[in-house]
Amino acid sequence: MRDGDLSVIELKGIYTAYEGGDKPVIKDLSLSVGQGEFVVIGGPNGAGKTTLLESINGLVRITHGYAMVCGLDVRRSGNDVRKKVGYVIQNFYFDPFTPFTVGQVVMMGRYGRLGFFNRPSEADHRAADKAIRMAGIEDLVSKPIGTLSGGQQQKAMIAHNIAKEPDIMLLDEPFSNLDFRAREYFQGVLKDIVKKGTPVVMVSHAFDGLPDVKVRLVIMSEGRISADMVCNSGDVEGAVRRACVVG
Ligand SMILES: Nc1ncnc2c1ncn2[C@@H]1O[C@H](COP(=O)(O)OP(=O)(O)OP(=O)(O)O)[C@@H](O)[C@H]1O
Repeated sequence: MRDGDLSVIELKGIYTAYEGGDKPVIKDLSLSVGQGEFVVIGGPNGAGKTTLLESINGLVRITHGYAMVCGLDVRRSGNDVRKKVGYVIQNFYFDPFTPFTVGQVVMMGRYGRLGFFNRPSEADHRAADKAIRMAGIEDLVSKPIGTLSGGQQQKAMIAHNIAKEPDIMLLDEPFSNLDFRAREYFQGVLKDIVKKGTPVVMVSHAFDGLPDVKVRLVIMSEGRISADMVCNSGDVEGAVRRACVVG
């Protein structure tokens, strides 16, 4: 933990393994992230970037080490951690017959706070409506989620996670399906999230959609962190290239 900085993510010497996997994917990794940090995780394919997000979120087994997220021990309290963490995943697919509208999917972002069987309060409706406006999907609210395009579904999942009002936002290639205008628009949305103090940890190979904030760039290689630096958003692509060539 850095001086004067209350870490929201504190990983020390963690190893993680997938079920049935014979070797750890993440090896002896330590990382601490504080309020309001915007962290970009870069590195080659297969380096363990998605696995790191899943470790933070308690979705992959941490076999050794210390992992505290939002003040909770991830190894014991994965379900509670996931209620506090927003996670926009890399690959998702909604079947065309998925029986939920976009509005319902966004409201599901509130269920961690609300409980599955309670009716949404006015505050829940306000949070969902705000997320829908922030994601710019007002016109899609009553459409079945499975009938939308990939980019529209991605916007709906971003709204779902904004509605959650998470303590941390994890993003795995969140803009991969978005068009040029939508990427520009979401730069502003991300900046707002960071300015509010919510730490963002984003895995990406494309750096044209980064908000204009200080970026902490973490490079992964073979399950370990090989570089950790602070740079301007416009310098991230060059820094990743250099770090990956040197690494
Ligand atoms: N569900 C899984 N079961 C077993 N092994 C997995 C699983 N998911 C990923 N792996 C392995 O973990 C390693 C790291 O994968 P991961 O998806 O974390 O890499 P990444 O850095 O996000 O890659 P990319 O840039 O290609 O998305 C790879 O060797 C991969 O084969």
